[in-house]
Amino acid sequence: MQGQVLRHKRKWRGEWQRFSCRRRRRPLSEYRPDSDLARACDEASAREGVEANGKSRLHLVVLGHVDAGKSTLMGRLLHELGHISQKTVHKAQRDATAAGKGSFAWAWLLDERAEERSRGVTVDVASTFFETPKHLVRLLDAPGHRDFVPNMIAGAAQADAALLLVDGSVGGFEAGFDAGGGMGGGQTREHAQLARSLGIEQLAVVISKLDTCAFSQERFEQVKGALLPFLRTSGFRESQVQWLPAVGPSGQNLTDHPTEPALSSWWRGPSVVAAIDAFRPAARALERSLRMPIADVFKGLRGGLAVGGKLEGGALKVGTRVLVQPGGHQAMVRSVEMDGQAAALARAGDTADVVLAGVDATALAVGAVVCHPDWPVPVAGRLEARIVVLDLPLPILKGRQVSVHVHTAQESGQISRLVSVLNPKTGEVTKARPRALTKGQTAVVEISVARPMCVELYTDYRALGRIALRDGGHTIAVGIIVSLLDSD
Ligand SMILES: Nc1nc2c(ncn2[C@@H]2O[C@H](COP(=O)(O)OP(=O)(O)OP(=O)(O)O)[C@@H](O)[C@H]2O)c(=O)[nH]1
Repeated sequence: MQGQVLRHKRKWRGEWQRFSCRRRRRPLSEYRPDSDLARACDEASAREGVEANGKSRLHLVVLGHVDAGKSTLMGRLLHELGHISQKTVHKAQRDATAAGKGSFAWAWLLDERAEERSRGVTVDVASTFFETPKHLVRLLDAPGHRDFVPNMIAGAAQADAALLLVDGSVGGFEAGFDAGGGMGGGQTREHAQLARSLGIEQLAVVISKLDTCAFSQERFEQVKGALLPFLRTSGFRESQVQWLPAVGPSGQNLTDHPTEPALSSWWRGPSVVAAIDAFRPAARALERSLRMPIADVFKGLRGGLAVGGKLEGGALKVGTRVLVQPGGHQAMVRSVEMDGQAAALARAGDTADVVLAGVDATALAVGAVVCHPDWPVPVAGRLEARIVVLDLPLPILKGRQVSVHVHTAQESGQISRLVSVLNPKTGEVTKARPRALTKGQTAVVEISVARPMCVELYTDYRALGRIALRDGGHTIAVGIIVSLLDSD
C-alpha cells in the first residue's frame, strides 16, 4: 500500500464535492515555468547579488520553552544590530518598569513591534527583519507557551534554520526538557522534534541565563550533554547543530566575543550573529510549480484581499493567473509586496504579501494554498502517513482523534486505520494491521480529516508533505505523507 498514489480518484459526496477542484492534475515532472515568468526570474537572479550586497535571504525561527529568553535575546540583538533605536529601548524600559515588569523590557521591544504590524493577523508569530554580514534575515519569534504550539508550527514550517533557546539556569533547563510524565514534556523537546519534522535541518542551540550560575562552563557542557542525544534521536545531524552560550539582558555573545571575563575565559566559539551567518540559505526551487501556503489573510493597503506566506516553489508576478485550493478558485495577482515594499516578482524562497483580484473572500484562509492553475496542489480527505510515535503514555488506537498539521494548515481528523509497523532502519513491515502503536514505533497510518486539506506526497513536494499529529495539547507523532487517498 505504501507509496500507492490514487491521484485521479474522485469521490463526489456531500461537502467534499464543494471543496473539490474539477481539474485533472498533470504530473509535477511535466511542469515548465511560463516563459515570461522564467525570464523575470532570471533577471531577478542576476540583479539579486548586486541589490542585496551579495547577501542571501534566510528565514529563521526562534524556538524554545516558555521564558527561555527568546524575545529578550532577539530584542537586544535587533538593538545591537541598529534596527531598534536607543530612544525606543528607553521607552520600553520605562513602560516595562512602570508595569512592574522591568526584566521584560527587551522582550517588549519585539512584542511591541509585532503589535504595530498587526493587521488582523491569523498567525501569532512575531516577524521582523534584520541584516547580518551575510544574510537578510526574516525572523520568526515563535511563542513558547504550549497553548501556542500550532502557531509555532506555522512559523517553523516557513523557516530554513532555527535558533533553539534553552534556559541554562539550574532548574530552568530541567523544566523545559523534562519528559513530563510521558506526555511530551517541556517545549524544548516538542519544539525540537517539530522543527525537525517540519524540515529544519540547521539548528543553533543557544544556552541562555548562564549568568545565573556564574557563567559556568560545566553547566554549559551538562546541558549540551543532556540535549545532544535527544537531538540526534530527533533526526538532527551533529554536524548541522551549533552550540553557544548567550545572555540577552546584558548582550553577552550576541554580536561579538563576550566581554564578561567569566564567560570569555572559556568560550572560544561563535556569537549568535556568527552562528546565524553559518547557516546556509535554502536553494530557490524555481523549477517547481507554484506553491504558496497561506499563513495570513488581511486587507491589502491599496485595497483588495491580500494573502501572506512563503513561496515554497515557483514564482508569481503582477498579472499571474493563480489557483487557490481547496475549491479551485481562480484569481489574478494584482500586486506583490515584500518586506513592506512593492515588488515586481516573488520567487520560491521569498515571503510575500500578495493582493489577489477576482477571488471570493471565503476562498482565502490560513492553510489554503496559492498554486499554478495547471499544476494544482492536491486536496485530500484521506491520506496515509509514515509516522514516528513520540513520547506518550497511552498507545495510539484506531479512531484516535487528532489535530492534523501540514505546512500552515490545521484540521481536525482521526487516525482511521493502523496500516503497519515498520522497521525504522529498513522500512520493512514488521507487523501488518497492528492493534496499537506505542512510543518510538515507526508506522504507517491512515488519517481522515474533517475537511479536505491541501497536501502533497513527501516525494513530490517536501514542504507540503510533512505532517504532525497533536492531541490534548501535545504532539503525539510526526511524519511524512506517503499516499493520498480520496484526493483530487
Ligand atoms: N538572568 C537572565 N535572565 C534572562 C535571560 N534571558 C531572558 N531572561 C529573563 O527571562 C524572562 C523571560 O524572557 P523572555 O524573553 O520573555 O522569554 P521568552 O522565551 O520570549 O518567553 P515566551 O515568549 O513567553 O515563550 C525575562 O524576565 C527576561 O528578562 C538571561 O540570559 N539571563
